[in-house]
Amino acid sequence: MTDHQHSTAADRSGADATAEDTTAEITTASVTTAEVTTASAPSRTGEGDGDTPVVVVDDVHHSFGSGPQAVHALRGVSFEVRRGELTALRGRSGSGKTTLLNLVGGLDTPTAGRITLDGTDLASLDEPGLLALRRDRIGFVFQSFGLIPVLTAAENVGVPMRLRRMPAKEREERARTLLALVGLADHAEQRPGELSGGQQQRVAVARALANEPDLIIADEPTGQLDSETGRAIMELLRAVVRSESVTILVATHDPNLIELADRVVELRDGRIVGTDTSAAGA
Ligand SMILES: Nc1ncnc2c1ncn2[C@@H]1O[C@H](COP(=O)(O)OP(=O)(O)OP(=O)(O)O)[C@@H](O)[C@H]1O
Repeated sequence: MTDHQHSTAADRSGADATAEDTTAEITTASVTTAEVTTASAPSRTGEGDGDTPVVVVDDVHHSFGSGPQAVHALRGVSFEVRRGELTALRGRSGSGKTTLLNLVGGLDTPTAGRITLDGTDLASLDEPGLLALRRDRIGFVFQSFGLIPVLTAAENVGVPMRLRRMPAKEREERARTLLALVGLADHAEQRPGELSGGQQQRVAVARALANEPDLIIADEPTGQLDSETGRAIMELLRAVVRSESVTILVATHDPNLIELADRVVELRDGRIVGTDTSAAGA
């Protein structure tokens, strides 16, 4: 993912920030609070039906720019993300993984085609509706962790719950429960700078789970970690799929991580060239 894309996704999700972005991030979060509390997420039409896919991507095209200079990042992509599964999106750099994740996460709008999340057509939502969807129904995990440096681990996990105006006591209890779930019970009061990369990504996973999302979207979550720590993060994601009944869509081009997925969708030059369900998690 390029830097310009990353900041766009970060600004719009309100979940990702680098050290330099802190002030902007907090400002974004404040603005977002005002905006999103006026909107409610659309109802979950598919919830409870184990056979209904959480995500349906139907003949999606996406281009950047127009005319002869246009970059056709996605060229007719169709696939489903099944409930309770860990789906890996695999492909070389530039194959369109981040573009696709941004569209599924409601961070960008496809040039053509349809994306539904739990039965809701994303095209039917206005900006407040998309904000509410991202706040209430999707958890985001980024390569760069995206924690707010001045907040403790527990406070970082609490951010999505604050945006939902969850009462402080309830929020703090849930943040501690989630930190324990990711193996960081003893690190709740530490700030990101006092944690290793792997621990920071665990905090980010706990934060992504905060609002009991239907879907977690993870873009190269192990990209900044050594292979052993990266593997541990993937195993954590694998574990929360089971224990929290969450669905995960993760982009990676790390072949070592693919084996933990239930389903692998292979993207090449903006097209799906294969879907494999023979991975170990299946
Ligand atoms: N904002 C943008 N403007 C113009 N072109 C873009 C933009 N974002 C992505 N692209 C182009 O779209 C194509 C797909 O990019 P994308 O970032 O989705 O690939 P990726 O598979 O996620 O790559 P990586 O693994 O390096 O993150 C690439 O050709 C890229 O250069």
